[in-house]
Amino acid sequence: MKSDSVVSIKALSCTYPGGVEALKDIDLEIYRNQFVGIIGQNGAGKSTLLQHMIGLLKPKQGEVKVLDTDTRSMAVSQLATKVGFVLQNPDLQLFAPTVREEVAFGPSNLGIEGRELEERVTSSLETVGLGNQLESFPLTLSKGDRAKVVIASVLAMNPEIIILDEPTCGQDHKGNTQIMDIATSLRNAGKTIIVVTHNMDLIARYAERIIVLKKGRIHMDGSVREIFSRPEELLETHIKPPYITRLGQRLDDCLGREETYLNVEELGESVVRRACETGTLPAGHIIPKRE
Ligand SMILES: Nc1ncnc2c1ncn2[C@@H]1O[C@H](COP(=O)(O)OP(=O)(O)OP(=O)(O)O)[C@@H](O)[C@H]1O
Repeated sequence: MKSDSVVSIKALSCTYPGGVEALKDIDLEIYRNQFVGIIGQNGAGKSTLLQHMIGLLKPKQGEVKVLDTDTRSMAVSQLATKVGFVLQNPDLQLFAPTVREEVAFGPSNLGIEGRELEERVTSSLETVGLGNQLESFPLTLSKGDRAKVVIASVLAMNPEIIILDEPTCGQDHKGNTQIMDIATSLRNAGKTIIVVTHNMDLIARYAERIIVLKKGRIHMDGSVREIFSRPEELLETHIKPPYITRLGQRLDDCLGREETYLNVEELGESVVRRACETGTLPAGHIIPKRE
């Protein structure tokens, strides 16, 4: 295991009772401080893979190591101090009468109490922007804020790796952006982030690496730009790159260059650059940065 690998998976296969082969011979390293997106169509094996990372499933064939330790030698509660998991539906993780108790539950179970417990609760809630909601009843908060409470509960365990399963499912645009911005700030603070999603626009904007699963195998693995620059291969899993990337690919001839654009700003810059080259705009024209 390389020293900066935080999740190391070797020859992992998983067959469910009944015979469904959900994972087949997976070899995968996830490195410290990466922001990784895992994508794939329904049934590709994403949840099964995540469940192996958090120890809910233990390998019967192959090996999963988290921070150098074999998951078979750790209880799920021990692993939760290393890998935090945020479910797609935050309501399935909320049960306490106040936000404070919700966030305190995990660390108190580890025996943390007193000032340290209070500090963990307040700093986790401040990180997600809910420092003023300590006494609220979690289920009365908006869906976006309920997801943030769950993220704070995970943060209070101080895990090095944070896994978000479809974090933007059912969220509006503002909720999506806030959750992904929180994930980015956690990554900037040194955490490793793993996100499973069907939302290609968000993955293009926030992740640095994409792992594509197809029928239980790793179909593609590379930087976001590299994966979205191979649309035919991606389409074999019935996934299309984000609309803006596809638009850019169709405009190659007009723009005089073959590039993979991940967001509107990149495509806009290329359009302006081309307009300057062809004299439509004065040389050196600058497009304003998005606020
Ligand atoms: N508990 C189970 N028992 C039997 N088969 C299962 C079980 N859980 C998942 N499967 C099957 O294993 C395969 C992989 O499922 P998995 O949930 O890991 O895929 P996924 O990529 O997460 O799908 P989705 O995007 O729909 O959540 C599917 O064929 C699924 O039906």
